[in-house]
Amino acid sequence: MSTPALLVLEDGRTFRGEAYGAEGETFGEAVFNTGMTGYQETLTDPSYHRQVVVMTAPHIGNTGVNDEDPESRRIWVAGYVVREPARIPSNWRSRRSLDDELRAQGVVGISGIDTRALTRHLRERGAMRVGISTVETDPEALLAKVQASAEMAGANLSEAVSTDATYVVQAQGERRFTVAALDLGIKDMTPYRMSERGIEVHVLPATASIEDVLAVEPDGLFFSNGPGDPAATTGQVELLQQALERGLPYFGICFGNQLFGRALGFGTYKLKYGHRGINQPVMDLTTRKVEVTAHNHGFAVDAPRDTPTETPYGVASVSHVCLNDDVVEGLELRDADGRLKSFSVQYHPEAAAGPHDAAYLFDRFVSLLEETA
Ligand SMILES: NC(=O)CC[C@H](N)C(=O)O
Repeated sequence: MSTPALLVLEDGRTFRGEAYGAEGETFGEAVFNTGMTGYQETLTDPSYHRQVVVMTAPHIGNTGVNDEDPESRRIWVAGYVVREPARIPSNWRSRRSLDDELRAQGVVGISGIDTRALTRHLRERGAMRVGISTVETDPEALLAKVQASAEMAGANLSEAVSTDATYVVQAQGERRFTVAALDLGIKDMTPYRMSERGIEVHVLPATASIEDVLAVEPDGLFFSNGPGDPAATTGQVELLQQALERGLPYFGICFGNQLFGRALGFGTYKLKYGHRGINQPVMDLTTRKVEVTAHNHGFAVDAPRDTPTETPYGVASVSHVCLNDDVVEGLELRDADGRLKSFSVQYHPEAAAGPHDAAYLFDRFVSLLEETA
């Protein structure tokens, strides 16, 4: 016997379905992900902390849950919305069903939802707060709780997801460089991609100071992806400015791109419904090449696309844009002679999950470290 579950959006739109995963009640920002594959990587991406993820792919859980694909130590989504869960997971790596895994980790979900209607609603009205409950059966009562729940705008969430203590990911083969990586919600594949290229990665807590960074004697600094509103972050922006003042080469991904933007003096803003999926077209404005990329962001940097900006650290410009909607997808900083000093992207070159078109960005980081060594 399945347990009925209720989903109520902040504007009152209500959907009824069945419990999927844990029973109970949960709240968060409703966002949709269009990836046809990679649900394990999505669920364990710390950037989804406090978000309820709606999967547009209609059939979820087909390949079960394995022990190799998680991107962090736990599932981070605040809730999970699917149309039809796989009844029989089947894959040679599968260890258990997704339903069991969600239940084991206490993640409240809902199935049997018309996810196409829900996604169209979010696309038209924008991302908004949502509640899912198996205990509250009255939509009005759940709506009141949704309206009293926390907003994503203004949320500072880095410390909630960051590592407590520094750890090191060893370089594979000969160590060529050392990088200090600030964990704002880092995915495991990111230091792995660096380690593959001979980088020893020291992953530091979100609260690290410039002294902590310098103690690692790094050749470069990296800021990871992560949850929350970049405009609500001040400490890490100051840390980045102190590093840029010292001429430390910097590479940032996603939240790390937004904080780079802020460190350079640009603003950030909330997108209507964000980019979450694994087939977003992005153009590298330097090479004019288009890459198909993995995205997970609800905020973006507000920077002029065609004119470079003088900053105290060098000349900043937009390096990549999304071809769907012209959103800034990358930034770079050059010295007066046009040499690259630092750069960042709004999307996911670590490609977990997603296509590997953007893997060259890790090579670009290595070249930058070589040139500044
Ligand atoms: N994946 C990320 O780093 C997300 C960054 C930020 N929290 C956003 O939603 O835009």
